[in-house]
Amino acid sequence: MATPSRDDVIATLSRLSDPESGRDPVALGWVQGLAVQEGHVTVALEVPPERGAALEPLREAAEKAVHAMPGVLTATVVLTAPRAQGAQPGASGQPRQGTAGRAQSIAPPGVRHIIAVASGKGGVGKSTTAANLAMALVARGKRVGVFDADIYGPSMPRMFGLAGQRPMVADDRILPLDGPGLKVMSIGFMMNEEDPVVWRGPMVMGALEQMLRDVEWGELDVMVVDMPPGTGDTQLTMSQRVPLAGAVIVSTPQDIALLDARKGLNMFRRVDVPVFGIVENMSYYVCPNCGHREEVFAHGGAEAAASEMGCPFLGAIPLDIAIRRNADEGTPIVAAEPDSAHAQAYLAIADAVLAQLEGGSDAAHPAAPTIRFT
Ligand SMILES: Nc1ncnc2c1ncn2[C@@H]1O[C@H](COP(=O)(O)OP(=O)(O)OP(=O)(O)O)[C@@H](O)[C@H]1O
Repeated sequence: MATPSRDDVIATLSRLSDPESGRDPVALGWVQGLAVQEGHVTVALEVPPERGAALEPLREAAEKAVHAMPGVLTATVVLTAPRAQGAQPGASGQPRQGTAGRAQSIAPPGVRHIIAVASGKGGVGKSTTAANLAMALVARGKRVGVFDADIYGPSMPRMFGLAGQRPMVADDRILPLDGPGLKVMSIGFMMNEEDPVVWRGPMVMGALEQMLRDVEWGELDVMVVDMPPGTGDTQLTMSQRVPLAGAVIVSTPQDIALLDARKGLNMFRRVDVPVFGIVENMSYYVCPNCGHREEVFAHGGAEAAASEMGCPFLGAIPLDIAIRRNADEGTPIVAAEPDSAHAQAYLAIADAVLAQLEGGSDAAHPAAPTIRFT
């Protein structure tokens, strides 16, 4: 069945009405984000902040109406509001819990701990680290899910050999795909690699929220979230709305990347998410022929920066073609070469993360934040 067009969705939304004014949400200019991807529809309605809770029935009606359209597999409608001038979402002193109506849905039931793998800038190996950390947690006997939230460059389908696959939908629930011993869900499963989506802020959270809310994750000990790179609004909002137990920050040793890592660390601190530590990726190069170790960049910077910023240093991962090759071939090195020194390095990082997850019970089980208008 053909996927509906954006105009079809707009037409459906225009048949609804705001109970206060009697006008439809399209005429009111509330439709600020709309994505239609192979039957998966995400709509962001930007509404007056003070009416957030009162408009929950309209949100539900919109979701139901869109879902009932022929060709629609899943429908997610979220309410957002323009940020009040000067508002600092999640800045210290403000609670992570908020006021608007449906935040409980953002914490997938059955998932014990959610950890973010983040980086201040792109291309530092965040996704490679996330995939290997997830596999290391599997090796430690944990039930693990990987949630690829890197909407700008989702790479988990490729890293777990699942590129080109689509999730099944059963009873209105999206089933994550089975990777090697873990579950994988990625925005990349919903779009074509050659067909990049230009995301607007509200659409991002809508799509990510759908993956948290409508995916049948089942029981997980740990969900590893591959965050979008950077420290902009998307990352901030996400760190605020997803009940993260903590974050791992990936950096390369170069000064510039470390500066970015500091920004990442500060972002999580702003929203009261504990930082489990920094991983220095592409830290040094070992010649595969002679074993000579070469410090490609000024190695050690991340460790020094971590101690200066008062957060743990989780370990150094070398620049090695085997890490890249295994990731490209769809089996992270922890699974492909479990006895290698590199796999051991990722396992040590996983152990350090587990120690913090299981040690800090309060930090590891933060109250699920309620969605707040930002
Ligand atoms: N330690 C490593 N040794 C060799 N290659 C690596 C290593 N870490 C990552 N790579 C390679 O570097 C490239 C970028 O890695 P990756 O996609 O994990 O980075 P990222 O920070 O998630 O990037 P993006 O910002 O694009 O999402 C990939 O080709 C990956 O295979």
